[in-house]
Amino acid sequence: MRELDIFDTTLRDGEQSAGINLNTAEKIEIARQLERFGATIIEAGFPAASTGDFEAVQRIAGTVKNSIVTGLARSVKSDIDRAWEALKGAEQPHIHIFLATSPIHMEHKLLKTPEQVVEIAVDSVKYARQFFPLVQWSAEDASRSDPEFLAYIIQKVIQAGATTINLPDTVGYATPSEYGAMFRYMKENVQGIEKVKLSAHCHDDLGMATANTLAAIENGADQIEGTINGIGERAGNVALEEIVVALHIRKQLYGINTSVNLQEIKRTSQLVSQLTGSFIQSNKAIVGKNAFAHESGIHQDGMLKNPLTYEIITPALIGDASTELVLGKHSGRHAFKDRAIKMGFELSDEKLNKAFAEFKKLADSKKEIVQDDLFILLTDQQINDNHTPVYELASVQVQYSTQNIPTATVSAYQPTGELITEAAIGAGSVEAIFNTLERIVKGKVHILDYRVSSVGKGRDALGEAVINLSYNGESVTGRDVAQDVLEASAKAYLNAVNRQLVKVGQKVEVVAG
Ligand SMILES: CC(=O)SCCNC(=O)CCNC(=O)[C@H](O)C(C)(C)COP(=O)(O)OP(=O)(O)OC[C@H]1O[C@@H](n2cnc3c(N)ncnc32)[C@H](O)[C@@H]1OP(=O)(O)O
Ligand SMILES: CC(C)C(=O)C(=O)O
Repeated sequence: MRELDIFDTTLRDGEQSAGINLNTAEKIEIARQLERFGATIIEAGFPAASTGDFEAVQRIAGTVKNSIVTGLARSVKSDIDRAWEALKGAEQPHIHIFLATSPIHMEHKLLKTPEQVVEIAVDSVKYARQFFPLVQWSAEDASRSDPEFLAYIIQKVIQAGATTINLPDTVGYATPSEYGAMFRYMKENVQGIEKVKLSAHCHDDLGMATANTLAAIENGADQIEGTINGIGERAGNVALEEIVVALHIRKQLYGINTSVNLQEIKRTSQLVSQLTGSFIQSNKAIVGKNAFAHESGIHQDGMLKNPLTYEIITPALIGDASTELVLGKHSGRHAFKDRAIKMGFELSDEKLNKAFAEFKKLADSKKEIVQDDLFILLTDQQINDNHTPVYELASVQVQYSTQNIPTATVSAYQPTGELITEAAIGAGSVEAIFNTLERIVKGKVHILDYRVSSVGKGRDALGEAVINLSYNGESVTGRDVAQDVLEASAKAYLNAVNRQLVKVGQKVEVVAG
């Protein structure tokens, strides 16, 4: 069996998705889950990009022990220095340096000749190797680069000390046969290639990221890069869950092992979706709501006679127990704590008590509490480590009839602790709530995107609202859940505003500290 390294870039390329903006606590939570998932390498961010990214990479490097933690850097000394500052405390410091090699990127973006690009690449790898034992070098836009030039520059960076070479299909342009051929060509034409790991990094612009990644594996890739749920720049990156399940189901064909624990897939996917606020389309392979739903008569007949007729993967394989009834309104603290521990949460007594109180509230209004409900509730407590004063919803009331203008009355605690009540009208109930909240938060708010969906199944399923808004010119996403979608919407709105306040608060703390 061949071993394949899994490089997760949910927190770097994944966070480059439009509308996604994670805070440090959320990134740490996702990194811990990626460690449980079994990622070989976690790309925690781009330390030189911002203070927030730097802090997140540094804290993840100090937290995660069973996966290698890396950070991205341009081929610039100051980026490499910043990455070293963030990563020097990691168990195995690893840096990921990139530089574009395609004619269009070299000429029109970097404004450099190919000779200059070779020199910059070699210098940056040599410089990084003074600090980092593990240096990955990526030829950005490799799939649109001249193969001979690519082979030449790769040979040079290997001589300079790179330990992994990554060949990204940056704009999702390659077809599987072309992408596979590029790996074969480098294996056959680059001296010293056997000394390094060869990595694939595919984007999904033409919907070919999974096929391309598998083609790279077929042609000798030692590592593949991707994100959970396939989030990422533009149409996203390859979805790691698709690759690892394909390799598992087609083990006979591929003969490949990875360190991934398939049982953690569902939970990882759910956590990333919840914290990033990015919905998973219902027909998404492996983790979509309908991925295991058999609807039509002929399929159901086949399933009843022998599930293998239509089922190649079972929900159990990926740790999906979302329909299991776990706890009810008569459950006590011990059972709740026991379940939280079994679900992998490590909460302080204070947070556990808060989660238990929320659980009791929910159990009063909801017949069945399913694993998905508990997961959301416990995650909310787990990531809540902010010390910046924020807004808190006290109550929301809406008057709606088909004949009158909807009116909302909302009470909320200000960051100062003062309770304030406002009312406003709107074209619909949600707009009335948002207009009222705009008065409460006293800032310029523009709603950029707003979605509601249900969590779990059944008519009493929780409602989840995700809102992307700009608050005083900064775009930020908030989400929250409640039994009622109007309450969830109000809470999601305040969650977005609060996230912006926390971000500013954190910046002030970092500058002051
Ligand atoms: C394919 C990818 O996913 S690459 C990763 C993309 N991720 C990001 O961009 C993360 C967020 N980015 C940022 O925060 C900012 O772009 C920063 C902090 C990195 C840089 O910001 P700024 O200094 O303001 O530069 P700006 O982003 O406008 O332009 C990029 C500059 O880097 C240069 N550059 C781009 N790639 C590289 C590279 N790999 N190595 C060296 N220089 C590079 C560009 O040519 C440009 O240089 P110029 O200013 O001399 O024209
Ligand atoms: C930085 C590189 C690896 C990248 O994200 C890309 O080329 O898509």
